[in-house]
Amino acid sequence: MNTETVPAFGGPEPVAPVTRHVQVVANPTAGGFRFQTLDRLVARLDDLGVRTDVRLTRQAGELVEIARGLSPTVDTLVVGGGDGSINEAVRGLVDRPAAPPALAILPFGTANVLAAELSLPFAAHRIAESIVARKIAPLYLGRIGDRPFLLMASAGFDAAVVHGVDPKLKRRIGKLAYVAAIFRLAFRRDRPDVIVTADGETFTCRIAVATTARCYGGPLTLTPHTGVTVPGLRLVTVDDDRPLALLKAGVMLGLGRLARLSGVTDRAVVKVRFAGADVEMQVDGDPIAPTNGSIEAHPRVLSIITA
Ligand SMILES: Nc1ncnc2c1ncn2[C@@H]1O[C@H](COP(=O)(O)OP(=O)(O)OP(=O)(O)O)[C@@H](O)[C@H]1O
Repeated sequence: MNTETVPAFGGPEPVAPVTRHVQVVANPTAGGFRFQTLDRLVARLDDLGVRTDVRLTRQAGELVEIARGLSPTVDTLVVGGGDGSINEAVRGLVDRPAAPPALAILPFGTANVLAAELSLPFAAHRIAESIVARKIAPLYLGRIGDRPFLLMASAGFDAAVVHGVDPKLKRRIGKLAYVAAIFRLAFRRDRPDVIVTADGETFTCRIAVATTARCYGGPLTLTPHTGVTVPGLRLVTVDDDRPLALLKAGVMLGLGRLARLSGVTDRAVVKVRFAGADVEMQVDGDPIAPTNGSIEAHPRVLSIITA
């Protein structure tokens, strides 16, 4: 890592040392959502003597407000959902003037990159036990403009795929909906270049990903040089998004060696901007409107419960 360009990062804000009051908020529309898993989590937390309140979201965006307005007696927010739901919780938590509660994950969702990255358990009783054991790690975030993100912001082909996924198909066949979108879009050559400005240097590429995370699309390794519990933002760029190049990139992602491909760069960055006429962008797996807002590490560091 180029330490010269890495700024100093603060540590996580202090959280309660003991789990006493848990608020669970679950997204019933997340891929793989099961009431039974939720019930098992609550039952095990009850056995362990923890006060647990449960809410289901009713619409997109609600978790931002719930996380922002949590009672100060809540020491742990458990998000039942995928990366999109966790992203919403994070956006609310960083907005709280007081120190936020610890975050824990009941992994549902289609890809759940955060769960893969942290090797989180999926069994409800183990999650409950980890919430009580309270092994805390820092959760470093990024932001694009004033929008916080959990994992990454990207532009170019992979963002076009996120925009192109059919939500109904995603609910029916999960990750395969992304594969369908990749095949549909890989042969189109009408996408614009991404113009990247990274710490003052400007260049073009076809895919640009500014990431706080190591994983991508589930357990694939985008970069071995960072992770959500490690400070520092990385920029991964890909120069070629023709079908054969994408195939090679997919294989190298699987092997954790993407940066060994020619035309791929992976560097530490402090401040990045993406631009380009009609360039598509995504944040944590959800499409966003194009913005040339600066992408950088978020000044607030949350606390996440790990196994
Ligand atoms: N009750 C709800 N109805 C409709 N949409 C919701 C509701 N609650 C949350 N959402 C939205 O659903 C989006 C996707 O949810 P989530 O990330 O949990 O599941 P997923 O898309 O299956 O998983 P992943 O993000 O890991 O692919 C979230 O970004 C959130 O805005």
